[in-house]
Amino acid sequence: MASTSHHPVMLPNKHLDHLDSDYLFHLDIPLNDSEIVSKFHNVKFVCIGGTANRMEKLALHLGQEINFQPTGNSRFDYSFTNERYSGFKVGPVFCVSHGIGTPSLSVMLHELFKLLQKASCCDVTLIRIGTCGGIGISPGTVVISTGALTSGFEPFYTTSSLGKTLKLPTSVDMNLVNSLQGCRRDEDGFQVVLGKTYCTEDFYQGQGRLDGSFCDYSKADQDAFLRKLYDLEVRNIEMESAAVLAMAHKVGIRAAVVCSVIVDRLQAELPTESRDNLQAFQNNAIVLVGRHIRQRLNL
Ligand SMILES: O=P(O)(O)O[C@H]1O[C@H](CO)[C@@H](O)[C@H]1O
Ligand SMILES: O=c1cc[nH]c(=O)[nH]1
Repeated sequence: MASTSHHPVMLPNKHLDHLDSDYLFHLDIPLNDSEIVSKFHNVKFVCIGGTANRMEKLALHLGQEINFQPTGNSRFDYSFTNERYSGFKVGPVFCVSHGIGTPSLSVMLHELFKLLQKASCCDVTLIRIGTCGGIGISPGTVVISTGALTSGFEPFYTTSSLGKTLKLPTSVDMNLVNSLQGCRRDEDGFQVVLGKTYCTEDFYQGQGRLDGSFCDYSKADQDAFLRKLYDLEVRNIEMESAAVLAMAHKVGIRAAVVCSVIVDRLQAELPTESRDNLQAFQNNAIVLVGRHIRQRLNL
């Protein structure tokens, strides 16, 4: 690693010290199995995204980028797939799926953070690599989040604790953001844009679409909403950024959200490009993050 800092994962939960054994119910990993847990000790990057299939491909791609040499017949040095989530580890990179939305994501992140602490991981970076709708940004562009707003246009991830609303700030590490932005090369066929991300709990009304199963507003309301987002310096919309940035900040892990635009919401409701083009757009974010990881690993 380029940095010599030594920043162990230390979770702010004193109750974890008093558990006899612990089982990551949704990841299906027993934390008292030291053989499994020790496999994660070298993790430096956790890359997350919506689907299992995408995370498997991502791990294979990043494995090639960092010259990962698998042992035996497996392509990964650890992997799991269950009804909820999937994970694929290639050396210091662990790729995990999170499903759609912050409730699904937050369950996965709690368990992932516990795994990282149990494995005594140090200097971990978490990066969500996803897809998003752009606000005045053309498909294929990569947006790196400089913050995340949620409903009410506030920079908080809102969840609950003991029946009370809990608002966690969505803090961003600008050094990481700038370093990721710096990984774009002049020959790349895509642009990289920094901007705030609007994080919603719903794909349809939440993102101001007119084509959900119900809709209580007009086209003019939709236009005003999207314009308001643009004026607030929001450049993309997706569904997990706020929880990624807030939860990682809460436990002291550096995090970023890097998403490829698949539709410009000022032009269309849904993506209109071919599947091949959409796949190519998704790869733009992956290329950028792959370069960042290589650079940080001094490869
Ligand atoms: O890029 P992925 O992880 O699929 O996520 C985006 O796509 C889903 C909606 O189609 C939401 O989860 C949104 O955040
Ligand atoms: O418009 C979009 C595209 C991808 N993901 C979203 O959440 N919204």
